[in-house]
Amino acid sequence: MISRKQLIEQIKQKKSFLCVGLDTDIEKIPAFLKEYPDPVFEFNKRIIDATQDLCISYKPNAAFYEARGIKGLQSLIDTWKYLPQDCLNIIDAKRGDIGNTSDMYAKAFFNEDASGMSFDAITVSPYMGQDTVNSYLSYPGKWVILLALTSSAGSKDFQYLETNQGFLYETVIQKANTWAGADRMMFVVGATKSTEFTNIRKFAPDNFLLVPGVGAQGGNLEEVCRYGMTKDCGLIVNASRSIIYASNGKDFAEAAGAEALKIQLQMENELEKAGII
Ligand SMILES: O=C(O)c1cc(=O)[nH]c(=O)n1[C@@H]1O[C@H](COP(=O)(O)O)[C@@H](O)[C@H]1O
Repeated sequence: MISRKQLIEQIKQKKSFLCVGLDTDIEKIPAFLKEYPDPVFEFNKRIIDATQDLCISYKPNAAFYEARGIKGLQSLIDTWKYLPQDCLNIIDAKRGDIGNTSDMYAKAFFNEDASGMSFDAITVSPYMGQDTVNSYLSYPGKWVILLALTSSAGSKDFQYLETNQGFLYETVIQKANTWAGADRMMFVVGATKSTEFTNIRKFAPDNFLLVPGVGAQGGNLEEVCRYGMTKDCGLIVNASRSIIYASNGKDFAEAAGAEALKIQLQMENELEKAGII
């Protein structure tokens, strides 16, 4: 379990607010790993070893594991067990359903006795409302990371619809901030939407934002920091493909470490500029 205070301490200590996304596709990992009993776990293990001093969070994306059935679930459980406990470990599941179903999703990802996994945080869709988010909040100390303004091109389809209280994504943030404090609630905001961060901070001055979309999706880290950083940093920036697939050869873990280091150094510079470290 990682509290807000511990998260901020980690950021200052590691001079990083990087989240490494474990979107591990068995079709994309180096061929030599196929000799191992669980190639996906072996890949993740080496990526974690190479990056753990450079990041403060990991985010396995559930889809990549679920797509492989029972074997994938085992890789996810083994990966969770291997994740450094001082990192904020996020399951990117993007769940959302009525209460009794959400109770089961929460059990699947938060209750180690039931499922073999207990992540610190889960990504959740806000579409079905408060009663569908409460299941996750009922686990003391666990974080909900609610989709607000996503990096996808399709974010314009619903998230920018006008409501009485502004854009739908603004309403989502305002309302969800009445459900839990900034010590339990984060929002997803895509790095591709960097110019929106000033506006988002009006509604979410203290919340940490999970920011995917740098690297493969072309988001700009410097702009994200310029408009979105708070006195506590307030940002967890995710990169998946650009780090984990930096090389497809024997040196893949080394290459991932080098890519993570590049981002960490940029982050260190931003934290210094903001006077946080
Ligand atoms: O919730 C997310 O993590 C997420 C939200 C969003 O708006 N955009 C987005 O790309 N993501 C996730 O962030 C990761 C981005 O991966 P890369 O584009 O490879 O760095 C993927 O796991 C996506 O599912």
